[in-house]
Amino acid sequence: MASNAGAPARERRPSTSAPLSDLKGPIGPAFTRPKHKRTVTGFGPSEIKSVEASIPEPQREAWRKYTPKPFTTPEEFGNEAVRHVETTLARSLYNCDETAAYGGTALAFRDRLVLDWNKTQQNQTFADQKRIYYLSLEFLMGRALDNAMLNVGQKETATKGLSNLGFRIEDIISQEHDAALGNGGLGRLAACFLDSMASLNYPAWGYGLRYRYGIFKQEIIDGYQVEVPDYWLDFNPWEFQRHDITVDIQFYGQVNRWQDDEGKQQCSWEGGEIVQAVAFDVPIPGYATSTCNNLRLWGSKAATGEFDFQKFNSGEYESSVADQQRAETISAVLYPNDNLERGKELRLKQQYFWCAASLNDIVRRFKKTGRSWKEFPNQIAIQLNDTHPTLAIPELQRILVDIEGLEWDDAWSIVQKTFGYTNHTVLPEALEKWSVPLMQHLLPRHLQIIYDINLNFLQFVERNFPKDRDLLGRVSIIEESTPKMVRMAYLALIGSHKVNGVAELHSDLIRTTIFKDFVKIYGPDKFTNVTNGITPRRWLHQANPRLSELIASKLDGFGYLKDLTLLHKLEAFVDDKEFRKEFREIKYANKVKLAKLIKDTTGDTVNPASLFDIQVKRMHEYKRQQLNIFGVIHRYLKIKSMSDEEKKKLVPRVSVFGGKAAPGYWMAKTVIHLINQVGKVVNHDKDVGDLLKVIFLEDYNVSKAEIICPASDISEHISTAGTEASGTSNMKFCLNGGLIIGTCDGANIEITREVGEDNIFLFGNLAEDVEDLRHGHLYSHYQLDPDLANVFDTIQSGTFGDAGSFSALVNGIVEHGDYYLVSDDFASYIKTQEVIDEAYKNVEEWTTKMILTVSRMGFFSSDRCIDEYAESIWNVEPLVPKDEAA
Ligand SMILES: Cc1ncc(COP(=O)(O)O)c(C=O)c1O
Repeated sequence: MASNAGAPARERRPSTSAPLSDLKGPIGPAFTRPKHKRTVTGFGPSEIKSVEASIPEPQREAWRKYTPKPFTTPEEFGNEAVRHVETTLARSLYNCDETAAYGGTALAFRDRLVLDWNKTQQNQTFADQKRIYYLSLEFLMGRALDNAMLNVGQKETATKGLSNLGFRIEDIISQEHDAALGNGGLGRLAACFLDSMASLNYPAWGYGLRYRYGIFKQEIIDGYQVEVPDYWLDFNPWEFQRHDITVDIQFYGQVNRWQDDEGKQQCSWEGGEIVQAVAFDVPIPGYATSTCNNLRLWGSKAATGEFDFQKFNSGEYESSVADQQRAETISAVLYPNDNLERGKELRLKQQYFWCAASLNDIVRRFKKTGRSWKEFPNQIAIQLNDTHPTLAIPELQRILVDIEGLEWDDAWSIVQKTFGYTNHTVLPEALEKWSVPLMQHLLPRHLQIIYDINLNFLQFVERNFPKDRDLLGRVSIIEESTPKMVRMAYLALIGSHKVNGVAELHSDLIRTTIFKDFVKIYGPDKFTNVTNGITPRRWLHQANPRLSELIASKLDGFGYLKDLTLLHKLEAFVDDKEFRKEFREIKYANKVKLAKLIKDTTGDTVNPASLFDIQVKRMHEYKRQQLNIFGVIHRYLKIKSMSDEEKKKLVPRVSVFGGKAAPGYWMAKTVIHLINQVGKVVNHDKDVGDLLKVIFLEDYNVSKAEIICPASDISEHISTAGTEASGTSNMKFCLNGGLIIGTCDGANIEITREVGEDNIFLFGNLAEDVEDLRHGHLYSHYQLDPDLANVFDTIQSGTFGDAGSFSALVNGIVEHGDYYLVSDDFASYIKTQEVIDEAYKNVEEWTTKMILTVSRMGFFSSDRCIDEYAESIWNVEPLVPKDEAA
């Protein structure tokens, strides 16, 4: 048996407040329940059953009687909400403002969820079947209350109850802070997946970090982005701190190696620093089911106690809390970078802290079932959302070999069968690498394990491809640079049994570019595609209730929210006059709502009858907001040169932008500044009037997206071909009857296949041509598009303020190779925008396009994704609550 000295896993014993799945004692002496004294020290499935059986019937009956019943009427809901306002929040009628009413409402719903949550966790423990663990460093959850109301089917009840108390439900919902624990698509995908896994009754847990500050709040001051902290935890009724579920996590230190009496190599990781991980649990309710899964977020705390009393007593007040502060820093901030890897030590610490705590938790739960290690992959599927959790691979290997004493090869076989890895990008700057010296310093034992994994892998490659010496260098986990680097994507790939991309084009690209050599080594079957999806509950039913109602009225109810493919039946109503009229009215009403948000936040008035053209997403050069704003300037110049007669024929347009730039991403911030400067000029130009408005909506987040997505006529998904892995907002806009202007990139391609080429506006160069075009820019004479040159002249003339502010943006295209092919795609972009202007004038045709688009979006449900993952990667079955089984 290997020594476990220095093992970071010094867990505390769970007690009553843990969910039942955690209340399973260690494998060991059988649990005997002392008469009349109930001590809850932890149970396995059989122990829970025997304890329950041993409780006398009268006590069981009393328990059942006293168990709170979920509210079902406005009065019962009102009772619960007021009780919480009075007793939990200590407020009363005279000082119950909207914030307090939100608190009471949220707590009433939380109580409801907890009853389902406890039951679900108990059922999953009893069933003892394979579970999914979804490891994601980001969960962009947004608000929880509206989602909880709709998923448990009690929004009407709450609406009436709140109205009796004098509150409007919309006002109450809007009191909630977004849980913005993510940057963009990757984090929101994780949130949609949690919703789908619960709705489809999969036994699944999410594991993440409980950042004290989510992504920063964005303010626009004088046209510039300013970042301010997001204090989202000020009041968060949705989490439960599990004081008793803690894991000690080790960093730094050194590794001792020796041979035991049998000559076997042993290893121990000693010394260093210990930080404590504390569990915070968030209930994840499924839609129209009582399944309520768990999201466990880890917070960090000093392992040594609150602060150093010795120092405090001797007057060193500040350093007495220093340990505490240093430890808490680990879970303090979400790194605000999207598709950029920066290699900071704190980030690596975050990754290990979260992976080690989660793995410890998963292993502990598994050990309580008493199964043999061989069965680990039959009971547990762990999905890595991008490379951020890759350290879970060497961590599991370490636990199995160093602590549990398994042979290396047996352990490695378990590891590979357990993990699946989702790749989210082929952008070189986003592929994670960690320097070997940093890893050596922070995680010395893990580095050794990574080297051993690499050695075994390279020996395997050498045996199979003896003549290809270069191959070894290309596929090695260690990059032979100065300093040497650990390539996390390779480690993730080698340690997983399946690797998937997130849209067909992207999955093809990873097979033919970054992982080409690995396809040769492992064969094609290791690689698969799962095209991303979105939850229709949040992105249609919650965000666009009127459209959801209208669809339900045509499809015999809301069943389509659980089987989105039923939407195809809407096509039968495409010629139904009443339906078409109502569809248009709903779109218009959603635009009115967005116009109000614009007015409230920017002060600008926009006409809802205009064509709403929207681009909201993280600000990044590859997403090409610069192409959009250059197009807007081109439009502005055209309007300025038009006669009054020509102007009358033009469709008025509102160009809406939104999105955050990473604080250190200067070029993305320059684009935000340019958009605001253009808006300042255009929106006040009398020659233009309503024909063009340019809006930058600050602080784009999930709750704003819920207002924005239903209000678009056109949304822009215009990344340079081959750069956007999937995109998911494209699906959200289409599901709400917005059409797309887009490149042949990411999921746009599959959206086109589903909705038909007539219902999407594609433009631009194809991914296969990008490399040649880039090469051409560098080595042959570079010809700028003439319309774009005109736009640049206008910028450089100072029309939009100091031209110097934008010179790097312009020069990046004119002089430095135009890496993102803005000029190459400009003409076709402008032409396509003109096609859109014409198409929009034909109201009837446009209506047909909208309806057909919605009715053909069935494929893009995240439920479909989860079923695909479950079948082709996880091999997990749903666990339907007994009373819901068909
Ligand atoms: C707040 C937020 N940010 C980013 C995204 C991802 O957008 P995209 O797929 O356009 O990159 C979404 C998707 O809905 C979102 O809600």
